[in-house]
Amino acid sequence: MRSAKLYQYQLPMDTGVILRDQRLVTREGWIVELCNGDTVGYGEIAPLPEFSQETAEQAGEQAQKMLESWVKGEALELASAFPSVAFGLSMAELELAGGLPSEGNYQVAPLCSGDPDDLVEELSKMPGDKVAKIKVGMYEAVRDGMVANMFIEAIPAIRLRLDANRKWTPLKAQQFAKYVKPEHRAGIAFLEEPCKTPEDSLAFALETGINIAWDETVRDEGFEVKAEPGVVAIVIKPTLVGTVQRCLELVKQTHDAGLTAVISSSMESSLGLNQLARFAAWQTPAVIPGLDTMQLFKAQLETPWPNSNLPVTALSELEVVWQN
Ligand SMILES: O=C(O)CCC(=O)c1ccccc1C(=O)O
Ligand SMILES: [Mg+2]
Repeated sequence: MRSAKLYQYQLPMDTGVILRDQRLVTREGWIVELCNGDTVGYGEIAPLPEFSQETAEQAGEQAQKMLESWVKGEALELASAFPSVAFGLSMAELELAGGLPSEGNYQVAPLCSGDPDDLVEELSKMPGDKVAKIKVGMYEAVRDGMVANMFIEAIPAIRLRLDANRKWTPLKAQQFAKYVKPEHRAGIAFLEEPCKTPEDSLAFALETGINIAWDETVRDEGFEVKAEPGVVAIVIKPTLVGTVQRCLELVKQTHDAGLTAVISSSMESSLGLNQLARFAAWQTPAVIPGLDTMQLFKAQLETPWPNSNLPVTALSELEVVWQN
């Protein structure tokens, strides 16, 4: 016997969370609950403003229609669904089928959003691999170069992940590279999407010896994973990619090409983030996922994130907008 519920959530964000050009004050999304007899599976559907094409409202309407068919015993038509809807529903089906292992990888690559000195201190206390992520491309490229250099000099074992989100022209990218001493460039595990076009990013990697990773490019029309000089990693943001099956396929293609797959957050609530940590432990066990986004919220949802002190809203406190 199938039944399902659709919950709506709104969670307050920390002040100063900026997505591209927009301040994100409240994170909005949906939680689907699929039941079959005594078993239950959850999924989160949360289009990310400025990144997803669909709005939360459109995603919610589509999810409800699909749930209506699902409870009648029909299969979910995930191929034609919005990526966020396809991800949330396929994750709920996977959990319902017992296919998502319970153990998660809760190690994170700390995101440096404030004072670099705070991060240096945090990293010096971090056991194991010292991986950190810094957003670049927001201020002067020269400053970004100096910050990267400073981190590598302060913590020689560091594996820095930098993310320029396609902000730089080739000239700006060169200005950045100039400030990272050649002997320090290996301390950069990868730099995500340095330039506005993939071609310019590839040329940058070849000219500078700085390894790059694809993130936005993974969602470009016609993208295929392939080994290319200078490319070492593929960032997978399931909420933006689509079905769990497509994510599994991307992970496999990435590994077959000899590259690193990094499961990363699209600012899901703690419920969705926990599922991503479980997906990462299962599919990319040797890699620290890019999930350090709980700190951007002011509240959690249902499943607490390890070591977070933020208050937790239970699912039972949310409005059920549809059930059957
Ligand atoms: O990848 C990570 O480590 C954290 C997630 C992250 O950076 C991110 C989260 C939401 C939207 C865009 C981005 C981004 O990669 O710029
Ligand atoms: Mg990125």
